Amino acid sequence: MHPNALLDLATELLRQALKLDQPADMVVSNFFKHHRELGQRERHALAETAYAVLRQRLLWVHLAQSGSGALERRLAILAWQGTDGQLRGGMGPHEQKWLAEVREIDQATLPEKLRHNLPDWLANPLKAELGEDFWPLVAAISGQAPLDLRVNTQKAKREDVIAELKEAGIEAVATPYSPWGLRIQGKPALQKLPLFIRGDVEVQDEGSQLLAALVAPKRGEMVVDFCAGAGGKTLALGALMRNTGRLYAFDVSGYRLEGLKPRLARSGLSNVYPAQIAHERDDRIKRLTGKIDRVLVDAPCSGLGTLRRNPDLKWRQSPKAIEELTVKQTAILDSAARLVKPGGRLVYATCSLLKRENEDIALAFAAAHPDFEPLPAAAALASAQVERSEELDRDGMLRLWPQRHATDGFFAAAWQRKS
Ligand SMILES: C[S@@+](CC[C@H](N)C(=O)[O-])C[C@H]1O[C@@H](n2cnc3c(N)ncnc32)[C@H](O)[C@@H]1O
Repeated sequence: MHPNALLDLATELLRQALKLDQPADMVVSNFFKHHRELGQRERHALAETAYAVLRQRLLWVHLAQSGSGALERRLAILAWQGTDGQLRGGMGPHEQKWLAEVREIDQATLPEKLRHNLPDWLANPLKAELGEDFWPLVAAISGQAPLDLRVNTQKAKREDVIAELKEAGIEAVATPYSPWGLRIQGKPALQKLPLFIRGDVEVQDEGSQLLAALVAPKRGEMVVDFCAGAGGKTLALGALMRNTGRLYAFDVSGYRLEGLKPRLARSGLSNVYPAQIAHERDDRIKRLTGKIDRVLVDAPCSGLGTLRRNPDLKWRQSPKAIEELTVKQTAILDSAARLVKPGGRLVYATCSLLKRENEDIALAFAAAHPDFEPLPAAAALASAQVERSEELDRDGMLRLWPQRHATDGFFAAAWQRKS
């Protein structure tokens, strides 16, 4: 495709993505459905350009003010992620001159907001929470996430998967904390590899694997994944249970549970029982009251821990939406807790960076439920073969940060119900 046509398409994609009325990954995938003519490299250039604009939107919009023509075209030029040749070939002489001038600006001298590219309602609590670690977080979420895999221990061993990936020309290393994790730099296509089709691996961030480790279900137990979605954690839990016992995968979204089916088929697990529920107090749950060994509440949350993958969330979320989520999180945790049997384990988790959705919810739950005893995360993770688990624990709770642990941002608190 001619570079100018490619730049036009980038402009159009940005026009759609910057409406912020849909998740960016959905906008990008719909856009590509309408542009089947695009090759792999062109898709990569367009998608990464859109993500680069979303990551540093405040900076790019500020720098774009000096140019002329459609704003989205100027943004595409500034944040271009394809080759230099494509960019040079696509720009007119005025644009080339303008870009050279903008590149002379020392970004370190720009106001703070243009350097962190976060809305105030998000920057302020993160600064208060992190202090000096705020800027390393900004750096971490300005980049792309690596690709993490979880080895399905029902089917394969981590060393064998590393060797098979190597044969396919893909370098994978063991993740530092999760005993089943692999990390790959870049984004190689895995879907067609025999080891993926066989179900030996699943794509899953190391942080998400560690949540399953904190639940630590055993053979033959009754386990509930209360907010199972498309089952990322369900599959990890089912494998830890060695495909025995019963693992209920609940969710209010039938659409998301549908996404679990093909993954379940690949995984070889037969101990998983998916069920759509109407809400957290659905009658179908009540019959399990006091009967469950381990309950995971992977609560609906702002998702702000996944900003490396979903940079649009910082523009699409709002303080009001987060307040609404905290009400939901409290209600779901309350209902799910009723299922735990005496001596059983309850885990509350999110992929949010905000204390408001994390510690605040967990501490309020603990205060209202003296029959649930906090279970220190470091010790629980160490018993689940997690290395260096003390690095993951803050005040007895699991706290994962992109800048510290190279995972998405995750939180989890665990309790044991008194006998
Ligand atoms: C963080 S996502 C779950 C991700 C999933 N556990 C995974 O590992 O892939 C939260 C899920 O909670 C579900 N949800 C929202 N309200 C719920 C409720 N009242 N009861 C159960 N699930 C709910 C959402 O549909 C969503 O799939």
